[in-house]
Amino acid sequence: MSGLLITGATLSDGTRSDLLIRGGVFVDPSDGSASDRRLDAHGLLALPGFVDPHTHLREPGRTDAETVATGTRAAARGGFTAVHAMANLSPVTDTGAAASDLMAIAQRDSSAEVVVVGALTKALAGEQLSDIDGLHAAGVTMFSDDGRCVMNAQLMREAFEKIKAFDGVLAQHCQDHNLAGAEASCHECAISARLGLPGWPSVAESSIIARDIELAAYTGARYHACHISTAESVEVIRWAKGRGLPVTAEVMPHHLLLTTDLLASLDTTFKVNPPLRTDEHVEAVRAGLADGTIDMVGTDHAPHAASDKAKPFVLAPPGMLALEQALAVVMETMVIPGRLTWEQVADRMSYAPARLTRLARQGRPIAVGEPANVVLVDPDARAAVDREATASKSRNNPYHGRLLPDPVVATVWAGRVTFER
Ligand SMILES: NC(=O)N[C@@H](CC(=O)O)C(=O)O
Ligand SMILES: [Zn+2]
Ligand SMILES: [Zn+2]
Repeated sequence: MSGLLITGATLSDGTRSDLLIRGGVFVDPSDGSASDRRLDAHGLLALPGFVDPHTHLREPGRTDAETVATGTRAAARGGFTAVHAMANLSPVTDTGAAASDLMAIAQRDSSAEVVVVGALTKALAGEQLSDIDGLHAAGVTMFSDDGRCVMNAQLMREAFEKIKAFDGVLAQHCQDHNLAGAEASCHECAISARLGLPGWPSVAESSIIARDIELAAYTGARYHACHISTAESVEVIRWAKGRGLPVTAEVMPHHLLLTTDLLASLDTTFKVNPPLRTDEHVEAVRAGLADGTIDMVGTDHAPHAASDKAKPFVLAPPGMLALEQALAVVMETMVIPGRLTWEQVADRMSYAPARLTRLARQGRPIAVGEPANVVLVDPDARAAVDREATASKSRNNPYHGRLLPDPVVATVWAGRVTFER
């Protein structure tokens, strides 16, 4: 059987190694033969394939904005070998049948493993629990109404109790809908006041996380705080971890780099939920990611059609592309300033998110016998981001024109090259 021989790669611990892949796993590199395909990785780092805990693929429902095929190709271009597909699709992934349909699409047409996330409530309406048992029977272990917060604490309690029985995890879009109204468009601060945009106050996020932590403590079930973006949220998560609770959190690249002042142009590309915040919040989430209070990086890759983003600011849908520049932003904000080592990048972008849903074939070290998921990284390349150079169907890229690292050279998922520059 011919395989793939990656020569001269440097691993995250700094050691140099050839990697031989056969049948989707790493095998002893000294067994290479002339028929193996060769990939020269001298000067490149080899990291375990990234796992995105939070992706919006838009299929079924809005295949004009993204599909499983295009979204996972964007994932591969970003070094990801698995994505968790959020349930805010049309139809919503709130039944076992809907989950199975999405899994079948991914089986046909995917450049990365697609882990299906089930809705927590029917139609994301926040009123009745979804068919959690049916979803679980279809293989779903993570539940979220992402896009909307589950405001009803009693429903949350029932959901926690149900998912605890099978070691599931409940992922919350943490945002009090009463504190942050339907038209919220900007972090509540001097800039939102000046622009006349309805605000998303930071307390709308941290207060929900605090409530949910109490419910997780009371029920003993696993809780994951999606896209945390404020200093107060980091403090609340730190407090939960100090209590030894089964609580995890993620931060998105845009909350590590971008700030509210970008909204002065009223360019809807920069409208996202939760919103871009101010410098002190950015510093707090960077510090939280560095010290492990925030367990992982997610992307919240949220493609939107140009016609939707062309609406007036308050009416335009929130969300930005994120998969392809995720590592670039983590490097710019965390690795280059010396706040994360490459080993910690492997943890925050691969091991930790794979543990969230107990993935067997992701988030594993690069070693003989392990599944061959690997991303080859050039730590020195830089380039201006071009929103047209994308696998996504959408163009709402907030980094367009910005000079950033350009690290991903190749991605291998289960032994198959899914991206090569
Ligand atoms: N993040 C966003 O601004 N938008 C997401 C929904 C979400 O993650 O809450 C989307 O689906 O477009
Ligand atoms: Zn969300
Ligand atoms: Zn989301």
